[in-house]
Amino acid sequence: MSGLSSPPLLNDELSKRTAVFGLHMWVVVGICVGAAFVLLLFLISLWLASRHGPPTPSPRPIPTASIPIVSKEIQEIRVDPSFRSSAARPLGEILRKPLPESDPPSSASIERQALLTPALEEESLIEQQKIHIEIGKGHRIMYPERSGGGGGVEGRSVDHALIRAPEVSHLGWGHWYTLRELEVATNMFADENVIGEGGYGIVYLGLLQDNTQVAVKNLLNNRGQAEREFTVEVEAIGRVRHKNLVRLLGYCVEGAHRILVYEYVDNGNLDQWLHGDVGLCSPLTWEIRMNIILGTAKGLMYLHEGLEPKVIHRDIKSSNILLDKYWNPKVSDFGLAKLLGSERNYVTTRVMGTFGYVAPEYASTGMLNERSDVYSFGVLIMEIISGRNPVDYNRPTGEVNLIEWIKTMVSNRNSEGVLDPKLLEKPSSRALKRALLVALRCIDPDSQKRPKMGHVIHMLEVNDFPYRDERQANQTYRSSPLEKAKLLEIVESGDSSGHECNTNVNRSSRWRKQDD
Ligand SMILES: Nc1ncnc2c1ncn2[C@@H]1O[C@H](COP(=O)(O)OP(=O)(O)OP(=O)(O)O)[C@@H](O)[C@H]1O
Repeated sequence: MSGLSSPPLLNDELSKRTAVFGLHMWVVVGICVGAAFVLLLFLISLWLASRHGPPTPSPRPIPTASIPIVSKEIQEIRVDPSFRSSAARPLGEILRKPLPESDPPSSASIERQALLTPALEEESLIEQQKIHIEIGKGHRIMYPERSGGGGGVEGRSVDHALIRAPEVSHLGWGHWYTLRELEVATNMFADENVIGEGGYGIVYLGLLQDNTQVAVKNLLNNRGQAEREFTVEVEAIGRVRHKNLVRLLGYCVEGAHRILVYEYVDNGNLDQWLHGDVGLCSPLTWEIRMNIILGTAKGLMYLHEGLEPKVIHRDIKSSNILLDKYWNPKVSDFGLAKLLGSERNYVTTRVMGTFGYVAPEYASTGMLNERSDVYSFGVLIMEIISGRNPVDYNRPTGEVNLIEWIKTMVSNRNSEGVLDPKLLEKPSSRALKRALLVALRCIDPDSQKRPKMGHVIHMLEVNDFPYRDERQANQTYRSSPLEKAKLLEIVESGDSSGHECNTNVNRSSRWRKQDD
């Protein structure tokens, strides 16, 4: 036993009294060990708490909105015209949109991939000219219901101390956001923050540190996209400023992440308001609709005629027209096709567009210029006037194709019959015919005969003065034979005055290259 007991010297030391309240040494040592143990326990509990995240930040408000939800099916149609691969063509001649092939696949992309699987099995098919036509989108628009203090998103683990202030990018434009900043802004890209999903990626509502709301688009097609190239392209697009174009505020390039940050436009998109459940009566009056058409035209004119090199949107459609709370239109997604088309490693000859909006020459040859945008814009006008989708298989045979139906209605002298039944107040016959005329001119099968956007604006703005002096109005607007024929078609269909398409307004004085 004595072998196990403490040596006498140590015993002596421990039983000595110390200067601390005359306590024995062993008592003091005991207290120290106990205190160290308690401290250790405290540190462990702190560490555990930090692993579960700092106190939950207050929930981020997501605006509740009665924006109608539109849900459509995705359908992919491939055609195979004997056309040479666009890979050999210069960038910009064809603006390509690669397949969403990289991670993470969205529901839309999974669906699309499934439809494409047989094609992907054959490598040679990649050399074929394909047309990817989508019938609408399986939009996932989630506006959470208001709950208690405003509803919103559950807080996630965020650490504001770690966030750097946004860097001004090296080319002097916009912000170069860090991934961390955007994670914080979107609550770690939470499902609750998703405001939409398109062919390019998922869009999240974000709240920046300075309380600015932004739309954060997490791009799907990141594969092979060189950082420098991406940056240069984004910066080029980011310089574009116009009140009718959604502003790109900045971007994030980190690892495989390619993220775009846009101004947030708070009133949904035109597709939702035209085709969503708005009840029997649409809030979009005729005046609002005309303002949307005019604003969209101005945004497009700026892209086509106010920039060098010009930008072709390539996917004008109602879901790409965002609306603010005053119903001002803002065209979104411009330049994205070019941006993503710059991915040279990815050989694709895929011509993208949305079914019903694609100009015939673009669909058949893949050749793209601004006149294809004009065609899509013409279809958009028809959609806005009628409240109908460009292609709607739920309608009777003669009405499936919006363009054909409108042409038939006009030639049957029933222009009024094309009006959206949800319009409470009908426009004047003159105003309706003017809008229809512009639309019909824009969808001319001969792309060369389509008006430029500047001319479209001119024709639309004449509408502002429908009751101008009769003498002035009688001075016939000079038109091509085709235009005259169309004009006749429309004018003959009811209004006896026949002045709808006359104007002597000095075009050049009414043209504005850009608004902002
Ligand atoms: N800047 C923004 N502000 C508010 N909402 C936006 C913004 N950008 C996009 N959205 C919403 O997110 C949805 C998806 O946008 P996105 O541009 O990715 O897809 P899309 O235009 O519907 O389809 P695609 O890009 O394939 O043509 C849009 O319909 C729109 O409602």
